[in-house]
Amino acid sequence: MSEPVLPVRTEDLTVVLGRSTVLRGIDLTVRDGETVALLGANGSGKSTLVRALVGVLPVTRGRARIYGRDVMAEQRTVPWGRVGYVPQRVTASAGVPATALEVVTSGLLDRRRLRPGRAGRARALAALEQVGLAHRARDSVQVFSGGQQQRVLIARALVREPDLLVLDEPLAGIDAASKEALARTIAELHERGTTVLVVLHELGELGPLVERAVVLRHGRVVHDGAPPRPSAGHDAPGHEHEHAHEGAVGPVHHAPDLTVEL
Ligand SMILES: Nc1ncnc2c1ncn2[C@@H]1O[C@H](COP(=O)(O)OP(=O)(O)OP(=O)(O)O)[C@@H](O)[C@H]1O
Repeated sequence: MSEPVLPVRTEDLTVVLGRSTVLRGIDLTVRDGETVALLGANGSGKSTLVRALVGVLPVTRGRARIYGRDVMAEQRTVPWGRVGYVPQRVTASAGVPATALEVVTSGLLDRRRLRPGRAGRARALAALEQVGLAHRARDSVQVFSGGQQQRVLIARALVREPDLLVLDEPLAGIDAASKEALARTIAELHERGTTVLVVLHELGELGPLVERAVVLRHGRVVHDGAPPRPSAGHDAPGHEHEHAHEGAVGPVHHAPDLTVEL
């Protein structure tokens, strides 16, 4: 029987940058329709992992495959027709005067066609609707907040209707309204069956949507399974203040608390 073609599969993925080994033998599988968070402290290798996956960084050893295609540096083999990627810390405007609709429509440009046409505009508007910004389509992105710019870039990644969406720290430094809008977008994508791999510092607003968390430390996977319990949950109403060291017996009802280990 042939192996299923998975959205993401890495085997022994090792990335050396300069003199440091940043990723050390990562085995990661993301299945169709999953929403997976990649967690870990600063410098643990999260961005390096997704950048290697989308062919921005070279793989030193091992393999990285997206939908069965071996990914190589310079993005040559990434199946971009099926993948949407939003990198970390970029703004939609970059000093260029463009409307939200123009930025999103640019996601449809490819080498063969210079103008996306009327159907492209409709798709761009639909993508802006998905991130809750259709009403701002004709506004210049230069006047948008950081969170709104992030949502425009996510719409730009969504306009091709990707099967796999890879987001690197989409919540970092954005306003509360944009965080909530982003959580709604991801919930809708999940319902449609889109696979989502999202790099996060902490689960935050996306906590309820994440089915699986992969935690990196010093370039290795140290947890792959149920999302770590947010430490704030400790104070939440209904939290059972029972701990093994207090003599409580019976099964542990929550995922292991990994927050201190990130
Ligand atoms: N081009 C490079 N050359 C050398 N080292 C690098 C390079 N890029 C990243 N690193 C190092 O690799 C390690 C992992 O970086 P990476 O950005 O993947 O971490 P991260 O988990 O995404 O952290 P953050 O949450 O801060 O973005 C860091 O120690 C970083 O300094």
